[in-house]
Formats: sequence, structure tokens, C-alpha cells
Amino acid sequence: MKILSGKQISEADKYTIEHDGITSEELMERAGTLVFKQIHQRLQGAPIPIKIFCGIGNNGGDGLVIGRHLIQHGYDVKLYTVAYSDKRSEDFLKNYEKIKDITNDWPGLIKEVDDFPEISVGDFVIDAIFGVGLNRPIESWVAKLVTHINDSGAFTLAVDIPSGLFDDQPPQGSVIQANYTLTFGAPKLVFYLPDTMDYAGEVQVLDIGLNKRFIAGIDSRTYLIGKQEAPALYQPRNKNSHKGDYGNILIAGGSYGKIGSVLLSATAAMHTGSGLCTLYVPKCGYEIIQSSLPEAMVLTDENEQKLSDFPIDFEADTIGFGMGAGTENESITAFEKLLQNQKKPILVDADGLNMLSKKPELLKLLPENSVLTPHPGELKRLIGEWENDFEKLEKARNFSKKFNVILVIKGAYTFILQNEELFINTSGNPGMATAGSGDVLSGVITSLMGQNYQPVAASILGVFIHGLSGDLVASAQGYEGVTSGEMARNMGKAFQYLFQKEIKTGGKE
Ligand SMILES: NC(=O)C1=CN([C@@H]2O[C@H](COP(=O)(O)OP(=O)(O)OC[C@H]3O[C@@H](n4cnc5c(N)ncnc54)[C@H](O)[C@@H]3O)[C@@H](O)[C@H]2O)[C@H](O)CC1
Ligand SMILES: [K+]
Repeated sequence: MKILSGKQISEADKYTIEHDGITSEELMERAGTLVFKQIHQRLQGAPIPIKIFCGIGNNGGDGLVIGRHLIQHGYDVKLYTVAYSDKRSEDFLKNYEKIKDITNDWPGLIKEVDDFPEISVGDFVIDAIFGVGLNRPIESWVAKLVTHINDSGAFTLAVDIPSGLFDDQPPQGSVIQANYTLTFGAPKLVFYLPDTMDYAGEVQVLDIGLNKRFIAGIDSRTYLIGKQEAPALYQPRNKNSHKGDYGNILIAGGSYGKIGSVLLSATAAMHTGSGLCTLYVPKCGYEIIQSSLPEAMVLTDENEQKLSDFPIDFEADTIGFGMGAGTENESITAFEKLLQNQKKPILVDADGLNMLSKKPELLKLLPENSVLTPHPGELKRLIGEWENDFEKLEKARNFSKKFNVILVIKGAYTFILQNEELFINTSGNPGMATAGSGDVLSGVITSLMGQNYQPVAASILGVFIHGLSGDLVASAQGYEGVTSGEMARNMGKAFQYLFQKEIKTGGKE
């Protein structure tokens, strides 16, 4: 699903009105009715006091439409006009009249702090103050109203976007803290950035019938990857195949006390369908791996504790490097030897990334289309500090272009970035924040690269499947019960789920 900016959606809005013969008022009626239906489905007539705060623009207009339907269905509704300006949008006024036609309890007028209504924690607040038309930070008493709503602790549903949140830049003032956001037409980037995702809470996109052809034509290079998109990336296996068709990969890393990381990667790779998997580890890893993963072969460095060399004559389809490797100079020399003799894309993770940060001249030796899988800390060491998520994306994009690599930026929503394209993964859950989870992901992506998936496809599908395995384990054992070993062993099941029903883990989906 394409992620669009408010501006792009407004263009789609305009195009739809001009070409599909519907008026802006009908579009607002459609939007508001869809929100009402979502609320009605969940509330089923429950006598919960509903307080709707309507701005004086079209977001407020949506609020009036929602309120009208709720009133007509017998809900306990109180509407308020948040009159932060004397202007009123046309569609706001039209819907204001419609409210007056169905109730004598007209919307309350809020023009200052003294007009604020009491909001108790058992209320259901609907935030229709500002939508994507926000064009400056919320100030003065309106900012206080946002705080008043947030401090009430009442369940808050944001219409289109939490008020105060810009869709294309960091927040600069008060922002509504929503539990749920029902957004129109397309998801907005800020719902998935670490610094702003919490304002939106659970996000659901409502299709209000914006012209699909127009949307398809919009040059947006940011996509949400979910159950609709991931299966298309899967390469079915044909009957007439043998293990050589599924890649011969090399996983290199590990050091004394951290052999588990490469073992987790290799286990994940084998459960992701690799034909052959060899590990290159310090001598201390030999017994451990041979007894824990008989399916894998093992080559050992002559050093007992850490990598000090690299088997450049080993013919691998893809190499995954770095997990548990440490950043000792001898190991960096080993990495340099790998880089000097490898032309095909590789995956670099964990201490391999820290080696690149320690010795940046290695960056230019990275084969084209290699995949780097940093968590935010490793990313900071690679690209430097950032003020906010937008600056982070800018720096990461420049890095990806400069070294022609794919960045898999791990987080609550993992971002896969290649030049101008950005893919945001929506599978997974907080239970995956556990030791070894990154090692497992590296094994999955390396395995798919070895199976002839293009590196960016291997990254997108790998991240999605990794999240799916985390969801499977969490649905069986709760967030606390998730271990990366379990995730590694559930990769096959995750592939099965790729084409089956949703998995509810109380997570984001
Ligand atoms: N495109 C769609 O799919 C549909 C969108 N709809 C809804 O319309 C809103 C966008 O409306 P809104 O955010 O209210 O913007 P408006 O321009 O209509 O009105 C805002 C109003 O407020 C002024 N303003 C902006 N920022 C501030 C501020 N910080 N302080 C004070 N005043 C401010 C601005 O100048 C305008 O005058 C969208 O989100 C959807 O909810 C349609 O209703 C349905 C289809
Ligand atoms: K809003």
C-alpha cells in the first residue's frame, strides 16, 4: 500500500471530485459515515458519553458528519466547535446546518480555556480539530485544549490524523495522543516513524473511494508492506529442483562466548529454505555448531577465539557477515579480506557494521546491492547523529545512494531503504525485542539472497517473514515467551501463514 502525504491525498481528493462526479460534500459524507460505521461496530450502542471536538475546517466537518450519524443512532453525543478562527469551511457549514436539523442540542462553542468541557476517563473523545490542513503549530488556548484532552485519559479516536501532527515534518507543539486513528485514502509516514508513531496509536486506513488510477500514478516511493503485499514477493519452488537451487550460503562471525549468534543465523537460514549452509567461525565454535546444527557445515579459523582470516576460495552464493564477530583488529582484517575478494552482494550485520564504522574506508569495498541491517545504535555509528526521524531518513537515504547498499533499519516498524524507495514493514510485535532477534533476521535475508531473491526483495520478504514468525511465537507464548531460537525454528510456519489467515497477537495488524 502506498504511503502518501496529506498534500498528495488532497490532490487525489481534488482529482476525484473533478473526474468522478462527486462533490466534496459527498466525499466528506462518505468519510464521516465510514468512521461512524467503525465506531458503531465497536460500540454496538453502548451508552458511553461521546465528546466530539470539531475544528472549523474539513476535519471538523468530518466530525460533524460522524456526530450526526451517532446522534441518529441514539448515542450520547456532545459536539463542540473548536473555534480557533472565525473562518468556517463550506463543507463544515453545510454539516453544521444538518446538525441543527436533527437536534436542539447544538454544538458547544469553544473559544477559550473557560469553555473547555469536563472530560472524564470513561468518555470517548473524537478528535476532529485539525486534519492534514494543519499549517502551523497549534498555539495558545487550542494547545491547552489538546493537553486537556490528553490529560483526561479518555479513549481518543483521531479523525484522519491526530490534531497537531504534521504529516510531513516533525511535531512542533501540542499533539493529540490518540489510541486509534482512522485515516482516509492512504497511510501517512508519521504513523510509522519512531518519534511520532505513538501519537497515532492503532491505525486503520479507510478507503473513501479516491480515484485509484490517480493514486496509482502518484510518484510516491514509500510503501507499507503487509499481508497484501508480501506474498507477491514469494518465489514458488518447482518440483524439478534440488538443494543446489536453493543456495549455498556462508555465515561468518562469532567469537568466544558469542557463537550463539551465528548459530541462530544459520538455524534461521536452514528454516528459510537454504539448500546448503556453511559457517565460518573461530575454533571455539566447532563442537557447538556441529552438535547443535548437524545440517550445517563448519569451517574454522585457526584462531581459537575470534576471526582472523577469511576463506576466500570458498564458493558461496551469498555471505552473511558480522553477527557476534567482535571488532578486534584481526577480525577487521578478516572482513577486509572478504570485501577485497567478493563481488556478489553480501549481508553485513551487527559487529560487521561496527567494523565499517570503525574503519569507514571499508565502505567503498562493499559489493553493490549489499544489505546492511543496523539497529538504530549501529545506524548512528554509520551515518552520524540526527535531530529527528526525517533527518535520519535523509541521511540514511544519502548513505544508501552513496554506497549503493540496501539499509534494513530495524525497529518497531522496520524500514527497508534502497535509494529513493522506502518499504515499511507492519508484521511483528514487541515480544521480538529479545536477544538474537537480529541474528535470526540476518539468517533469513542471507538465505533468501542465496535463493536468488534480489537483495531488496530478500530484505522486504525476509523482514516480513521474520515478523510473522515473531507473531506466531507471540500468539502461542505471549510477548514475554518469544525467543529468537523459537522464531528461527518457526520460519517455515511463517511461510505457510504467508498465504493463510491473519495472526492476531494483539500486535499492530
Ligand atoms: N482528502 C480526503 O481524503 C478528505 C479529507 N477530508 C478531511 O479534510 C481534512 C483536512 O481539513 P483540515 O485539516 O481541517 O484543514 P482545512 O484547511 O479544511 O481547515 C484547517 C483550517 O485551520 C487553519 N489552521 C491550520 N493550522 C492551524 C493552526 N495551527 N492554528 C490555527 N488555525 C490553523 C487553516 O488555515 C484552515 O483555515 C482531512 O484531514 C480530512 O479529515 C474531507 O473531509 C474528506 C475527504
Ligand atoms: K484530527
